[in-house]
Amino acid sequence: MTEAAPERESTGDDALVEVRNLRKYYDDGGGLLDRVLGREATSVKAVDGVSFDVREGETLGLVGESGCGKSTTGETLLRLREATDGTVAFDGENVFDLDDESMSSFRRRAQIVFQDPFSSLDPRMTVGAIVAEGMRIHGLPKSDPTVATAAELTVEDGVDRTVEVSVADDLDRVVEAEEGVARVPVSVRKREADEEGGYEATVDSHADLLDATVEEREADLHVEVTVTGSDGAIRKKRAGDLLERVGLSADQVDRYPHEYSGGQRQRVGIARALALDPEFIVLDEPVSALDVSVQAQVLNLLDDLQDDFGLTYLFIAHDLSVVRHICDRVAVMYLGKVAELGPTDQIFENPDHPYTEALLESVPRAEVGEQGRRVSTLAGDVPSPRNPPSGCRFRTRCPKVIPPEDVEIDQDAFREVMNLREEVEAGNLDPDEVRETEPAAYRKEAVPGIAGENAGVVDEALEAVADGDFETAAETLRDRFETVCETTPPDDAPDADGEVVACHLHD
Ligand SMILES: Nc1ncnc2c1ncn2[C@@H]1O[C@H](COP(=O)(O)OP(=O)(O)OP(=O)(O)O)[C@@H](O)[C@H]1O
Repeated sequence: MTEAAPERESTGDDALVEVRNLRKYYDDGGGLLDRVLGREATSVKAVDGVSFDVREGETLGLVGESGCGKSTTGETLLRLREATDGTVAFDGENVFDLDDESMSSFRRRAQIVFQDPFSSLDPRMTVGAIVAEGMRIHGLPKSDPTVATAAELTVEDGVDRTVEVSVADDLDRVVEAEEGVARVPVSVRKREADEEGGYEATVDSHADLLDATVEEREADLHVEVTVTGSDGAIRKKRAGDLLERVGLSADQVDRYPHEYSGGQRQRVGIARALALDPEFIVLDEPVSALDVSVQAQVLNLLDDLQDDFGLTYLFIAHDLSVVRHICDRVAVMYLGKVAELGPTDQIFENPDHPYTEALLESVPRAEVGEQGRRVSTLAGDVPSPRNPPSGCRFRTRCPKVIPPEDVEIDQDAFREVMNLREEVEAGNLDPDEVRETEPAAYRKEAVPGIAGENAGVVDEALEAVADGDFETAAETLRDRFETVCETTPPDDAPDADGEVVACHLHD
């Protein structure tokens, strides 16, 4: 196991979700190269010790390049994947240590909306069934619908009346009652054919859910109106209500996902997440698969729903421009770790971590005045999460990697030296090429910005490369150019304000 962030207390009483040192390693039998070389399999360190809170009622953004572990973090903290290490507390209770009953409650209270609205909805189920499925699994509604309502009134034979029906709390949405009372028209008719002079009653409103029974009591009639819809009918009605709430039509509960556009399907996915009245929703790239024109509508819907239902969101996105307008705070992830976490404005206007700066630089600017600006994209590829760099994970790409105190060197040149060191340590240079070019000439090409003693050390290392001795070359370079960024992991535990800047420049 790698470096562990020190345990810290919660960053405030208002934390709904507290993630501490969360790790998720995938032991998938190793990569292709491991197998070809017969090497021992190394696990993918998808999430490698992350700590943050999601505060009640806020939207916390989780951003970073593809593969940095955002989805794995979201899925592991919901216990959809088994964590390798760490804890997650939801409303004060450790999610990884819940008994069956508490787990069932957690499954209701914490939901997820997936990125791809095409693959996340079962094509064989109607949208009504998709939205209602969670209710069915959790045995909702809990109340017995046949005893949920009762109304008494005295009616005369053949008179149409409206009765007031009191409705149990959890059924009020079903019959659209106000303050638990629904007004339901009832028609009562004398059944002429009935030898016993019985009565029949029909209920006009919500006929699929309500029924009336009529019995004779002395000279009057006693009408009892009850909700008799099956649980399934009630769930279907609620599914219809939820579809309306997310901007679709309740009449469409019997349609199938393929009849909808991407944006509409994502609305179905959102309705499904809402069906169990959750408090917390992980939104995993909820608009990334949608047309730009539709993205804003879905983001606005999510915003409205948050206000209406008092929801807390963890909003996962690789696109920084999306999180800016919806998030209160943003956590920036890199290679399984949190690099920076802070209020959204601070992250966007005054980022402290070189990775955050680089990410922001690589966002295309919409503003006309900024369109001609040179966009400096992040140099190099993200290293493999099977074997992440020691110390600070971003050091292999960081434009601000810190030179040793006793070495005088220009920042850009130090970056070039570090790139050369990577190549030497990986054995990627061709000794023949270095020999033929001659080490000093090779150095001038690879690291043009150095001179004097620094140049002498690099030449010496390249001479060892020319002899095929990569080990000596690597050692020579390390002796002179070893940086704190590679020897010491930066502190990535949230501070008292819940903020993180995991960078030695910030120490
Ligand atoms: N089931 C799995 N088995 C092995 N490795 C996995 C598995 N799922 C994800 N990974 C790896 O874990 C790392 C993190 O993946 P994850 O999907 O969490 O990242 P992400 O930031 O959400 O990226 P994206 O935006 O592309 O989904 C990646 O290297 C990925 O290849």
